Amino acid sequence: MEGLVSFHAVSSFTCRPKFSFLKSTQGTLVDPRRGNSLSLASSSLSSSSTPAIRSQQMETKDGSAATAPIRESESKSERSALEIKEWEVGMFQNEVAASQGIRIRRRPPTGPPLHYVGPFEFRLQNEGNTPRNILEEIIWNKDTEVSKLKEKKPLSLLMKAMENVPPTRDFVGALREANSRTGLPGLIAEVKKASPSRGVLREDFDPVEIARAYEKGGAACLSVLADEKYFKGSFENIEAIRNAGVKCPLLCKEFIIEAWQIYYARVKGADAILLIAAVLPDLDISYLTKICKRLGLAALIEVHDEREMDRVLGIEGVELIGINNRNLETFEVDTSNTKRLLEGERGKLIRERDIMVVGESGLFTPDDIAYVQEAGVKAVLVGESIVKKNDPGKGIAELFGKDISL
Ligand SMILES: O=C(O)c1ccccc1NCC(=O)[C@H](O)[C@H](O)COP(=O)(O)O
Repeated sequence: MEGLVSFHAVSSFTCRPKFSFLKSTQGTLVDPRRGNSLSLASSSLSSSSTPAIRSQQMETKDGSAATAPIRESESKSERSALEIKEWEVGMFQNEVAASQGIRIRRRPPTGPPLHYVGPFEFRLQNEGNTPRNILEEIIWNKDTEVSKLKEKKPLSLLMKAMENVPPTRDFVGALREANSRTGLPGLIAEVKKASPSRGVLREDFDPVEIARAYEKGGAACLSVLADEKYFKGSFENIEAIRNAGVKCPLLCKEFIIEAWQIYYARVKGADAILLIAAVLPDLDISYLTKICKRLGLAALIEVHDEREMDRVLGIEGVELIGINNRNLETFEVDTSNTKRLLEGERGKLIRERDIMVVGESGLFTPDDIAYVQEAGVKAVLVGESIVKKNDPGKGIAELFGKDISL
């Protein structure tokens, strides 16, 4: 079977790639126009510290795993030729993403190809290897981080570990239940120590204590930051909250770029994951959503503007959409974003399909909650305004203007 390499490298060039090729599972290159039925969960050149025979975990469209050995004896020139090919594949995939209005570029964990002059090797510092905004920087960092993590915990290990994890809890069901019980949007309360836009929000950060306070205060679900570098979160926080017996279903708040991360989130105890439309092409959203369904996880698909909303409404199987009031490239927050995206035909379609919409970011007061509820959301995702409170549970009552725990 033939397949797409699943990472999306980025281009520093503006021209079309000379080779519009994709790698097959055998490592040969195939013409993408012939259609593909398989996606690889890892790139073939992922780390500088490779073991003698590197076992590559690849994942088929049906979620099963395959393994292909990579020779360590690749010479430097073979290696750089492959890196260049990988770069070119990435350029092609970035063009596909750009055609869908995606501004966030991707690049392989190996970075742009090296240039050689005599005995010297160097990378050119240019527009193509400098992130244009914080979201792009996070994604580039994530590509490197995931490729290293995958080597430590290959998919086959995660699949084995999944045999012993408890079943997932119904994330969307919990939001619907809270909404009909209180008449207010169901709350996804965020366990977040820091963020790029706001810095450290809480020095005395105990994720389990905060999670318990949120649950006691009436949260329907929790969102737990997993990213370490930019949000001071971790997958271990998800695990600790789950193991502490917190009943609220858990959203793994991570920058998901490939299927391996979804398996990892499931093993760590998540019940839902986030997919950001500003980062993922339609085909990836569709594929990753299917993986979630297979694993019993909910997928919260986040949009920020009309174009992303229209793309997501065109994807089959979408049940949960988050409208982020925060522009993740500029950090600007505007709650009227939620209202704008739910007006007219879009709102009508969403109601007809019974898609649950979550209003995200910048919600601080009962008036803010009333405003997004009026716009049509049935759930809200709130971080800063409650996590900063001495008692985050009481913070929930202040946010809603009443005790919603009863
Ligand atoms: O918040 C950031 O600085 C940020 C930067 C880059 C990517 C994502 C980012 N935030 C994620 C979120 O949007 C929020 O954590 C979430 O919606 C809660 O927002 P808030 O209630 O305003 O804390």
